Amino acid sequence: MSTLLEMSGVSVSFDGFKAINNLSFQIGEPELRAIIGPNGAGKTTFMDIITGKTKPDEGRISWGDKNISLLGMSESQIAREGIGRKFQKPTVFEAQTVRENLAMALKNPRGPFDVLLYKKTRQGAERIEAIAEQTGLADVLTRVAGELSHGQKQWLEIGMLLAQEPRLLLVDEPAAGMTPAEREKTTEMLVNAAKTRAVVVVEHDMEFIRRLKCRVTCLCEGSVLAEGSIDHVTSNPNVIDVYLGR
Ligand SMILES: Nc1ncnc2c1ncn2[C@@H]1O[C@H](COP(=O)(O)OP(=O)(O)OP(=O)(O)O)[C@@H](O)[C@H]1O
Repeated sequence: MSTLLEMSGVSVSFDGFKAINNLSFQIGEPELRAIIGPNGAGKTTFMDIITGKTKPDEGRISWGDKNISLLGMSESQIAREGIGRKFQKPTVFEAQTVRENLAMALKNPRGPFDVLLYKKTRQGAERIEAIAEQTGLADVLTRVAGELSHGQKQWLEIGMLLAQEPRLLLVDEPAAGMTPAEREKTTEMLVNAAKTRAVVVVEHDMEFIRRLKCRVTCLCEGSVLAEGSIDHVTSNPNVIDVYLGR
């Protein structure tokens, strides 16, 4: 596993308040990583920094095999580098079918003029089928997205992100509002997605985190409080104090 993204000494302040404080973080490729931490720990800001939405005041972020810096890049350049983000609320095209949603998201292999053609090719159709299979949507490809359950919409959005073949996928609270069965399927989906790429999951549901069977990073006051296996992190007295409770 080689390092895909490395953040070092990153800080960001909002009106004098340090939301991220000298944060260092590394993720490999492939790797699945869970991020936990109390409200206000800096989890959202951490993702905003990676995607270029928030620019840090200090620190470095290097990316990929050539260790290029993400700091001078715009949000769209960072997305083109292969960093995808799933927000908590699904944002699928409700009036389009599942197939159409996935087709729109398919990575354009050449230039903007080839994209329409590509979608109609057999290769494109096969990719859509494969992603639908991977995200448990194979039986609902012809359904209008607006009719899907909350869980299915979340999976469709994960599928749309996978269609863009990200090297790093950031996922914010995927289990929120899901039924236990949907949560289990989501776990499986993220574990599979992380076999070929880096996936960062921010989640409060500790049962969900435990099932991911991955390295866990606990953030607190904008820094890493503890990192390691779920058992290592959840037995750390500081993590118990600030997050898990006694
Ligand atoms: N744009 C902003 N302006 C001012 N303060 C901000 C801004 N964004 C975040 N903060 C503050 O920075 C801190 C970290 O916030 P952040 O949303 O990253 O935490 P979080 O770990 O994602 O919390 P939660 O679990 O509640 O989503 C909080 O105290 C928050 O109020």
